[in-house]
Amino acid sequence: MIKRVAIIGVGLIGSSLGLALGDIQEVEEVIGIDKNQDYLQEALNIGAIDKIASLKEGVRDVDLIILATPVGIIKDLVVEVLPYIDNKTIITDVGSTKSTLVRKLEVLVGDHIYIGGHPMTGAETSGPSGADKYLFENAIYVLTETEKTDQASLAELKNILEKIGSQVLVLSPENHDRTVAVTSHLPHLIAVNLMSVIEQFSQKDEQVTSLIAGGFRDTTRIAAGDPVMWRDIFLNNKEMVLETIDIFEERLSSLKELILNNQGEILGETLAEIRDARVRLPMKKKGLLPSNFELIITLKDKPNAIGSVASLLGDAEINIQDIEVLKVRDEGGTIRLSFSQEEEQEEAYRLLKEKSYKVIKK
Ligand SMILES: NC(=O)c1ccc[n+]([C@@H]2O[C@H](COP(=O)([O-])OP(=O)(O)OC[C@H]3O[C@@H](n4cnc5c(N)ncnc54)[C@H](O)[C@@H]3O)[C@@H](O)[C@H]2O)c1
Ligand SMILES: O=C(O)C(=O)C[C@]1(C(=O)O)C=C[C@@H](O)C=C1
Repeated sequence: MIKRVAIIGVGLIGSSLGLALGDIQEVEEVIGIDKNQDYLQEALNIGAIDKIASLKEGVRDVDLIILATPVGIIKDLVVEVLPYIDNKTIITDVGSTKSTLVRKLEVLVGDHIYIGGHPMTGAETSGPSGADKYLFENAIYVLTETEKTDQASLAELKNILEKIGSQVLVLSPENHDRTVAVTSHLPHLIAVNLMSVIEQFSQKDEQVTSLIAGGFRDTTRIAAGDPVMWRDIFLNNKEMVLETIDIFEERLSSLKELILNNQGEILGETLAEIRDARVRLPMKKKGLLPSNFELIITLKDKPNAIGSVASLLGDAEINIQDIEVLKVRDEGGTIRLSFSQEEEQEEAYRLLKEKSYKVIKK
C-alpha cells in the first residue's frame, strides 16, 4: 500500500501531485525534495508537501518516489536515489518523453522497481504557485509497460492515480512517444515558431501587438512554457519530433502552393476537410481538449448549491459553456465551469468571489 510518498521536484506537476495525493485517505505523508529552496517553502505553505527533506533523507522508507523534474535530469536523480531505498519502493516519473528514459532506467535500476509515467495535463506556468489539486481529475495519465514491468506495482500505481481522478492508460514507451510527438510536441514547436514570427513583425511595427486577438491567444498560449522543460522534451523525442516536422512542412508547402496558384476550389475543400476533422474531435475529455477558460468551484453540501451558481452567472448573462462535477464528498463537492471567452471567465470569477465562493481560475 502506498502510504508515504517522496516528490523530487516540487514545481507545477510535483506540487499538483502533492496536493492531490495529500487529499486521499491512503497517503499519510508527502515529502518534498528540490534544489530550489523557495519552491520547497512555497510547496509547504500551500500544503502540497508535509515536510521538506534532503534527497538522502527524504527517500528513505517511502513507498513511492515521484520524479517531477525536467526530463534531462531524471536519470541522474534516479541513480542518486538508489543507494538509499529498498527494492519494494516504486519509482516513477512524470516526464513528457518516455522511450529513451524508460529503456535506460529499466537497466540502471536493476532489482528496483521503476514505472514510467506521464500525465497528459498541465499548464504553461512553472513552479508551485500554479499548482492545482484538480489537475489530474479526468485527465489521461499514461503509465508505461514493457517486458520488465512489475505487474503488481503497476496495478498499485494505477490504483492511486485513479484515486486522484486520473484515467490511466497503459502504453509501451515507444507508442507513447510516437503519439505525443504529434499531439503535444509538434503543437508546442509550432506555437513557439509562430510566436517568433509575430515577435519579428512586432519589432518592425508596433501596431502588430495592438491587433492581437483570440486567434493569436489560442495558438500561442503554450509558447510561454518553460524553455528547459521543452528543450529536454525535443531532444529526448528527437526522431519522432523530426518525423512530425517533415509531415508538417509537407502540409504547409501544399497549402502554400494552393494559395500561390490561386487554387481557390481545392483550397476551400481542403480547409473544409480539416475543419470537419477538428469538429469531430471529442471535446469533453479533459486529457484531450480542455477549455482555456475555466473556474473550479468548491461548493458546500446544501440544496441547490449548483443552481445558485448557475443563477448568479445566468442573471449576469454569462453563458456557462460546460459544467462538470469533479468530486462529490460528504461535506460538499467541486465543479468545473467552462466559458468560451476570457472576459466571461473573469466576470464570473469576480461575481463568485464577491459572494465568497471558494473559486480558482484555470
Ligand atoms: N508543465 C506541464 O504541462 C507538464 C505536463 C506533464 C508532464 N510534465 C513534465 O513534468 C516535469 C516537471 O515539469 P513542471 O512543469 O512541473 O516543471 P517546473 O519547472 O514547474 O518544476 C520542475 C521542478 O524540478 C526542480 N528541479 C530541477 N532540477 C532539479 C534537481 N537537480 N534536483 C531537484 N529538483 C530539481 C525545479 O526546481 C522545479 O521545482 C517535466 O519532466 C515535464 O516534462 C510537464
Ligand atoms: O499546457 C497545457 O495545457 C498542457 O496540458 C501541456 C501539455 C500538452 O498538452 O501538450 C504539455 C506537455 C506535457 O507533457 C503534457 C501536457
